[in-house]
Amino acid sequence: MVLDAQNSKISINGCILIAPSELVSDPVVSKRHPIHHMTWLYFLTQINTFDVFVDASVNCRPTGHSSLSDKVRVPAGAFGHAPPIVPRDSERGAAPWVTTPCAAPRPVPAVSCDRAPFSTCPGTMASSEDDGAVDEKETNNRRRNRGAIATAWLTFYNIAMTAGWLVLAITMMRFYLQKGTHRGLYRSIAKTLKFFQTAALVEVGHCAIGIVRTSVIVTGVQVCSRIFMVWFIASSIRQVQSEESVILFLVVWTVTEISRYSYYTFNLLHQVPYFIKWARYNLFIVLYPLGVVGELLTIYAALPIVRRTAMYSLRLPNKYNVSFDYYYFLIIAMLSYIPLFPQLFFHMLRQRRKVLHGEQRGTDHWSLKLTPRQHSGTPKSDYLHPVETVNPPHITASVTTPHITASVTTPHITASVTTPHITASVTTPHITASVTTPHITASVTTPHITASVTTPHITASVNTPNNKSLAADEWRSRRKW
Ligand SMILES: CCCCCCCCCCCCC/C=C/C(=O)SCCNC(=O)CCNC(=O)[C@H](O)C(C)(C)COP(=O)(O)OP(=O)(O)OC[C@H]1O[C@@H](n2cnc3c(N)ncnc32)[C@H](O)[C@@H]1OP(=O)(O)O
Repeated sequence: MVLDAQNSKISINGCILIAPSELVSDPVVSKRHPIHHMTWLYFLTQINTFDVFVDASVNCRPTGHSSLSDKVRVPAGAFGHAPPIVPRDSERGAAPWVTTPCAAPRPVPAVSCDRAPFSTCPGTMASSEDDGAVDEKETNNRRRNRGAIATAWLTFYNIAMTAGWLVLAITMMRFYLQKGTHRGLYRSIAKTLKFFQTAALVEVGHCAIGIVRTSVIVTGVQVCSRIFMVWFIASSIRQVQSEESVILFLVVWTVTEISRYSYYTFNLLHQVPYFIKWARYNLFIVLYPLGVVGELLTIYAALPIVRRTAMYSLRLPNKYNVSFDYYYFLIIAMLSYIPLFPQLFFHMLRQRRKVLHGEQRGTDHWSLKLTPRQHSGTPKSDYLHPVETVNPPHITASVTTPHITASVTTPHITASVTTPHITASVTTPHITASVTTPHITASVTTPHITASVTTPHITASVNTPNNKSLAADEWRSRRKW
C-alpha cells in the first residue's frame, strides 16, 4: 500500500483510491468519510521531531464521533514487536530517513495512546459505516488484546464445537439411512444437541470478556433463541419432535455450525480455505431464513399442546400471586422474530460484505503512532498525516508528509521510504533492496546475487555465483556483496 497525501491517493494492491481533497486538507484532527470503506485516520505532528512506531492500536474502528484516545491501547507485545520507522535527521525532508522495518524491530512501548506524550491519538475517528452492533463491540476495551492463552482456548473451543456438530451431522445421516424416517431422530441426538448447543453460551462469555470481536447482544440473541428452541420447545414437548420442521432447523443449524466453527478455527490459524469462508458467508443467505421457518413452524406446532397441557404456566390464584402463561409467551416469542431476525440477518450481510468484499471490518487495527524524539524540540503540529489502519496480522502501515512517504507491509515484508532526495525500499524474504539518491543508485538482489552500484563516477555490477560480471567506468576496488 502506498499513501500519497499530497496527491490524495492511496494505492492498495495496485488499486488506487482517491481521497477527496477536503479530507486531506482538513485541519481537524480526524474526520469521518467513507472512501471505498477505508478508514482514514488523521493526526497532526511534525514528522522530524518524532520517532514513528507502527503500533498495535486496537479497536481503532471508528464509531464516528468518539475519541480515539479512549479507544486505543497499545498492548505491550500483544502483536509481537512492531517495526519502527525512524527518522534520523532533524532536517525535515532534506536528509535521509532510515527505515529498519525488517532488521531491528523495536518493542512497542506499552503506553496507552491517551497517555503517551505527543502521541498521535486523534480527537475523533472516521467510519465507513455505522453499525449499532459494531459500536457496541467497539466500546469494549477488553477485547482489544487477545493473548496466546485466549487464542489457544478459542482454537480448542472451535475445534470441539466443529467436532460436536460433525458428530450430530453423522448421527442424523446414519439414523435416516438406517431407519428411513425422521421419526425418532430427535431423540437419538437430543443429548448431544443439548450439550453442544448449550456450550454455545460460552460464546456470549467470549464476547463479554472481549476475546472475540462480536457483539454480546447479537450473539446473545442468537444463542439464547437456539437454546430456548432446544430446551423449552423440542426437548420439552415430545409431540413436536417428529415434526418435519424440527428436522429442518436441525439440518440448517448443523450445516451452519460446521461451517461457522471451522471458519473460526481456520481463521485463528490464519489459513482459511476459500470454500470454508465462502460457505460461512454465503450459506446463511438461504439457511438463516430456512432455520427461522423451521423454528417458527415448530413453535407453532407446539402452541396447541402448550395450551392443552398448560405447561410452564402459572395460573392465579397461587401463593406467589403471579400468573404466567407459556402459551402467550410463545406467541410473543414468535412475534419477536419479526424485529430481531432482520437485525441478525443484516448483521450477517454486513459481515459478509466486509469479509468477502474486503470492506473495513474493523476493530483491531494497526496504526502509526508518534512519540517525540529525545533530542527534538517542541513539536509543531503543522502537518497532516493520513494513516490507514488495517487488521493485523496483515499489517500495512504508512505515513506521508509533504516531504516523506513511508510504508511498511508485512508479513511478506515490503518497506519503502521516499524523500525528495532518497528512495529506498526493502523486500523480503527473497531479498531485494535498493537505494537511490541523486548521486547514488544501489541495489542488491539475493539469493542468486545481483548487485549494482552507480554513481556519477562509478558503475559496477556483480552477478554471482555462476555468472560473475563486472562493469566499471572507474572501479576502484572489488567488493564482496
Ligand atoms: C428467551 C427466548 C427468546 C426467543 C426470542 C427469539 C427471537 C430471536 C429471533 C432471531 C432468531 C434467529 C434464529 C436463528 C436461526 C438460525 O441460526 S438458522 C441457521 C443459520 N444461522 C446463521 O447462519 C447465523 C449463525 N449465527 C452467527 O453467525 C452468529 O451467531 C452471529 C452472532 C450472528 C455472528 O456474528 P459475528 O460473530 O459478529 O460474525 P462473524 O463474522 O462470525 O465473527 C466476527 C469476528 O469474531 C470472530 N469470532 C466470532 N466468534 C468466534 C469464535 N468462536 N472463535 C474465534 N473467533 C470468533 C470472527 O472470527 C470474526 O473475527 P475477525 O475475522 O477477526 O473479524
